[in-house]
Parts: sequence; structure tokens; C-alpha cells
Amino acid sequence: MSVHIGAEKGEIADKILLPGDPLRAKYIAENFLDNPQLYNEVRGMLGYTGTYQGVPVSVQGTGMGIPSAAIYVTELIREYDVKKLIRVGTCGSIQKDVHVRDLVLAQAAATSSAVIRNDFPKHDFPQIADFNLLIKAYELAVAKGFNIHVGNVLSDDVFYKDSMDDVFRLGDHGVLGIEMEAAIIYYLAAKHHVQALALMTVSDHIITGEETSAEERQKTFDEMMIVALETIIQD
Ligand SMILES: O=P(O)(O)O[C@H]1O[C@H](CO)[C@@H](O)[C@H]1O
Ligand SMILES: O=c1cc[nH]c(=O)[nH]1
Repeated sequence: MSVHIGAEKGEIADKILLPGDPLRAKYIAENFLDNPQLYNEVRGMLGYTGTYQGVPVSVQGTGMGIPSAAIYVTELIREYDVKKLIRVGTCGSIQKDVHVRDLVLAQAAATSSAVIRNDFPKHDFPQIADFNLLIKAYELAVAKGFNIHVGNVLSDDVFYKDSMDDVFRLGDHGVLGIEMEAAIIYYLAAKHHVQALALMTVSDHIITGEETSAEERQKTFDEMMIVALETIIQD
């Protein structure tokens, strides 16, 4: 057991999907994995291991925001030897042509968090996706005809902001969407020499206010899970 994960060593696969929402972890385990076994209920942050096309895969909720995600990702890598991590999250779009239900692949992630800056006060350490995971996920999504965008995202520390001015300025510089965890997952992957990718479904549109029904969101979540699972099981 680690401090926040109640699994024995060996109960977590070296390939893992990381939704923010623990109930999304349950949904993935019950709908996409064969023989899913619950390994963690500590703090309700559900984690499961099963197989996908015969390959062991785990799925672990990370909670919302960089501090929470950092705890789970650090323990997964250090204590459970996880080597490939794919975030399966949601984001808000800040581009007119990135629509609700589209998929966003974070090629890189900017952040307002001080966590990385504290480690490298004199450098802007770049938070980038693992290239092999990125290209595989992109090609899979395109082959399946899913609407997918590749580029920068913002991993913001603050969900409820007094002003969105900086977010819109980042949009002017091409940032596709806003979420809260990709940057720390990329940073910790670089620090520990493992592979990571962040894939998000657009759940809301910050500029147009476009929204979607729960049923429609579910369908697009399923597209994201298929891309993530088929990517993570490849060599
Ligand atoms: O849907 P998840 O994966 O939690 O991701 C997004 O949703 C949460 C905010 O509502 C943040 O965690 C953000 O990154
Ligand atoms: O962090 C997030 C996630 C979805 N939508 C947002 O606006 N922000």
C-alpha cells in the first residue's frame, strides 16, 4: 500500500488510464475492461485493474487539480512501477473551431501552477506529451473518423476565475482548451522517465457557451476511451 492507494504491489498494471472523476474510472472498468478488480477505495478515489484485448490495464481516478493528480501519479510511478499513463479527461474549449464533444490531444501543456516553477525557478520547463503515444492516439482517432485536435492546452490552478482575460489571450496564441491536470502528469512523467499523454473530451465551450446532453457526452467519452485503450496497449 502507498499513502493514498490501498493496492498491494502487483495489483496495478504498468499501463494506466487517469480520469479526474473516480466514477469515470468505474464506468471505464465496467464497460471496457474484462474481469475488472477494484483495488482502491481510499478517499473514494476508485482504482481498478482488468484486461483490454488480453493486456492488463488499470484505471485510477486522480481527483481535480494539480496537487491531487500529483499525489496519485507520484505514488503510481514510485510505488507501483507504472510506465505508461494516459489522462482521459474533460476540458473547456477556447477555440471557435474546437467544438463540444470533439477530442483534444495535449501535445503540450502550459500551467498557472507554481509547482513546476518552484522546481525550476530560472527555466520554463516544457510540459510535453510522449511522442509515441501522441502519434499513435492521433492516427487511431483519425482512422476511426473521430474529430480530434492536437496542440497546447492550459492546465489551470483555478476553476472559478474573476477574469478570463489571460485564458482568452492564451487562446489567441493557439491554446485549444483549459483543464487542470495535464501539465503535472507530463512533468512527473519526464521526472521519472515514463511515458504520458493527456486526451480530453470537450465538455463545454468557454467562448460560445455551447453545451451538450449527458447522453451525448457519454458517447464521446466512449470515443476517448477507445482511443486511449487502443493506444496504451500498443508496444
Ligand atoms: O473531467 P476531469 O478529468 O476531472 O477534468 C476536468 O474537470 C475538472 C473540473 O471540472 C478538472 O479536473 C478538469 O481538468
Ligand atoms: O477545467 C475545466 C474543465 C472543463 N471545463 C472548464 O472550463 N475547465
